[in-house]
Amino acid sequence: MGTRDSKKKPAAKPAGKAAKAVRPAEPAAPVLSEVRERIDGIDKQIQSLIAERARFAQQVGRAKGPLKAAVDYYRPERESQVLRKVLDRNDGPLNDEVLLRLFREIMSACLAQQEPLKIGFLGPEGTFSQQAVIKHFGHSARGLPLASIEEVFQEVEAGHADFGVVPVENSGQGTIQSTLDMFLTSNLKICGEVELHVHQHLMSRTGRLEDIERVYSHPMSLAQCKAWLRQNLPKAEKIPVASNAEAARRARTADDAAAIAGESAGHVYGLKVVSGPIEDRQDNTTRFLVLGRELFSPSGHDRTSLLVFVRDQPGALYNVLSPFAKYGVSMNRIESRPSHTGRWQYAFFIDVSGHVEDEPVKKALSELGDYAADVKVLGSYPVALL
Ligand SMILES: O=C(O)C(=O)C[C@]1(C(=O)O)C=C[C@@H](O)C=C1
Repeated sequence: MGTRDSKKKPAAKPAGKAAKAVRPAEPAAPVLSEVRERIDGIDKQIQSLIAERARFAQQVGRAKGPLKAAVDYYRPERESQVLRKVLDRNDGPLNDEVLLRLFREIMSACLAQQEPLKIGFLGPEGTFSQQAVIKHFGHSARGLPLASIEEVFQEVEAGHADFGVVPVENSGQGTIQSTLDMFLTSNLKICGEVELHVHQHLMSRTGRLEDIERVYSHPMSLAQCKAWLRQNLPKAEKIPVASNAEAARRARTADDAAAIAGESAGHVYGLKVVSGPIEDRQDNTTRFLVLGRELFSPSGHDRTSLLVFVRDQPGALYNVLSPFAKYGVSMNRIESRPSHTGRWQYAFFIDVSGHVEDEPVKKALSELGDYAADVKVLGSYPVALL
């Protein structure tokens, strides 16, 4: 018995030479029930392969020896290698971002078989930091919303969280100095980075632009939407708050208030979208760092973050930079900050390509030690994939 969709006849084949002039016939429409049968078969295979993978991941866990907690099983360098292979193999039709998300979730679930990872982030629920946590660790990790970036550092240091995720720079607004400055005193290590496309939405209880007299948001988000706000809400009061999710929480309390935040914060606090995305730059991206308590092995595509305290002498910066040039290590970023060790003393935050265990980086660092007052390796970690 055919269904409505299964009755379609295959198109007639063109015959002989005369057929060359004829436009090629459309391929016959597939028979729905047959295609669904194929999909059922494939789903069955995928399911048993995922189960098989999960069993092998358990074996990997056993091969690592009797470890105490999930954090001991986590291997960011291996995860990055697995995901790179997924991207290299991708011939479509699904795009890289989608495939990455799917495989990330599979790995996240495999790891959570031991015990879910606990990840501290700048809360409350619905912040971009939470989105970064999910992008990097998947939904099987347990997020711990915390009140401030300082608290994220503290909770990881104290071992209450396995890892922390903190924003460090935005493509349009630059560095988040308060995050960088935490490394001046903290001994935590950077063990990953996440890049997140940030889409801002104006949201309110009524969903009507004409009702809005106050707009709450994180100062960085207000800055990212400055031109839009000038054009569309020139008279509204702009009120900076600690996070976008906090803005959404406040906007929930009055009809004349609105928040600029990610859509997920709007969902958490039951707001309607007035307009979005409203960021002034379409490529608005925030980079987050993953904080942990130890360094991990090289993945093959790594970045190293350094904190270099310089001596106050002529050519100090030149001396700091030259070992990297000498050993062909490319520098991705350099930023100077007051070092908090004395008045007018500076420290340089430097990102270079490669891992501290890679020979060129190792050589450059040993030479740098001769010129710098102190060098702190903040971390070597896989470069963000997408
Ligand atoms: O290969 C490992 O070390 C594993 O534990 C397996 C696996 C995976 O699912 O592929 C899971 C968790 C780790 O963070 C890395 C990879």
